[in-house]
Amino acid sequence: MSLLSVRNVTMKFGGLVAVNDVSFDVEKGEVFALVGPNGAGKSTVFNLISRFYDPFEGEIVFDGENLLDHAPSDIAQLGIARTFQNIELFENATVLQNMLVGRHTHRTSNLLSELFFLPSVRRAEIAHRRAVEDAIDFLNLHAYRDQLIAGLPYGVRKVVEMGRAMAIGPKLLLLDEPASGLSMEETQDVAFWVEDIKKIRGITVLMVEHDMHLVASVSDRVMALADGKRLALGTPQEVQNDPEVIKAYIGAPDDEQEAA
Ligand SMILES: Nc1ncnc2c1ncn2[C@@H]1O[C@H](COP(=O)(O)OP(=O)(O)OP(=O)(O)O)[C@@H](O)[C@H]1O
Repeated sequence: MSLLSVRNVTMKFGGLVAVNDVSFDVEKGEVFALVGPNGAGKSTVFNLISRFYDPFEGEIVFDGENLLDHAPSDIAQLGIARTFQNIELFENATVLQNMLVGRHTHRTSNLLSELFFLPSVRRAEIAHRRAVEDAIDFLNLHAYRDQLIAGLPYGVRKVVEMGRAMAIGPKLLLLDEPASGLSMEETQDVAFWVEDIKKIRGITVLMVEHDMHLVASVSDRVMALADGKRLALGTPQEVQNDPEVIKAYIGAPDDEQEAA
């Protein structure tokens, strides 16, 4: 059984069909990339999986659960964590505090037990700390642990966001443009992290990314979208060489355009 199964999903904003009858499966342990020109529908697919939107039609099954039966607040508990295209961290909190906030999506205690700091609450706090320290270790963020986000370079913030998502302990990590705004060197680092996340942690990764070098170097499979429709799905090489994909990126050859 696939870890994630997106079946015939359609999303409309008024008259605009942002995602048009799209289906794909993500297998356990793979890195799966969504690519396509601006406005292709990639972020909308992410937002559907994160339950920010209800699809107009279709089904999304994650780890045997019908995601559409769940509220957005259940997503982390089910095992899905995500990063955002425009980093969403608390500027005036430290790296550690930001990562702990991410962990608290796992909070199961009630206000009363927290007020009295009962043993169950204490145990949960220890587990949160451990998971966060583990993510800090894994992503080599020690040097920034107690620094405020506001003072950190953009590239480090991107890694912190990844760490916050990882600390949740997800089965599926959704990375929204992990290389956007990064230098070539920083993008190379992202490639290493993504590979380690997959190989060492065994976390399945679904990412939206424009940088085709990064996509080709880390992805097992790629799906290309254009105008909300699925154009191609296969290995990075298969998708890059697909005539429909080439056409969507660089436009139809002159003669076809003239004939159209
Ligand atoms: N909340 C919204 N309300 C109205 N239209 C939207 C909304 N979100 C997306 N769209 C439209 O849906 C289409 C797909 O947008 P989407 O952001 O999913 O594309 P994308 O492939 O992620 O693009 P980019 O690479 O530029 O981020 C676009 O035409 C966009 O303008």
